[in-house]
Amino acid sequence: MKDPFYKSLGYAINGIKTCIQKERNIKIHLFVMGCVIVCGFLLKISIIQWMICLLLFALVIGLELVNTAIEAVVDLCSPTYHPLAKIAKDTAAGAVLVSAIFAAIIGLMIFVPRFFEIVFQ
Ligand SMILES: Nc1ncnc2c1ncn2[C@@H]1O[C@H](COP(=O)(O)OP(=O)(O)OP(=O)(O)O)[C@@H](O)[C@H]1O
Repeated sequence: MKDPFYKSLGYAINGIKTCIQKERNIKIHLFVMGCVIVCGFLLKISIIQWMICLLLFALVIGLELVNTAIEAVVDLCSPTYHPLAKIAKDTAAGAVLVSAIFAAIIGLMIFVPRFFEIVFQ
């Protein structure tokens, strides 16, 4: 029989906790997210800009979780070197990198003009 909803939720939360404990990169993402939230309040960004930031947090952190899952499956299936394991790990890491680069660019597009708007108003 399928687990009740609260148990599935518990497994998912456990996965997030494990990733935070195990992976350095997600700690960096969470730190950056905290900085963005503080800047968002200081610079009083609009509701649409908050929504864009929240979507980007979800995208980058979600992909980091998927990357960790892929790493675990690869380590399980291919503990020794294999070119396909390398492709799986490198492309999963690449997905996180692409999302983080675009999130940083969008973040700058939101925060830099807002900063100058406040400074020179
Ligand atoms: N079984 C394997 N076969 C081939 N290449 C591998 C294998 N395991 C790791 N690699 C290579 O080593 C790199 C680092 O792998 P590792 O498992 O250490 O990931 P990681 O550096 O811990 O990733 P992250 O920093 O995101 O946690 C991979 O991106 C891949 O290029």
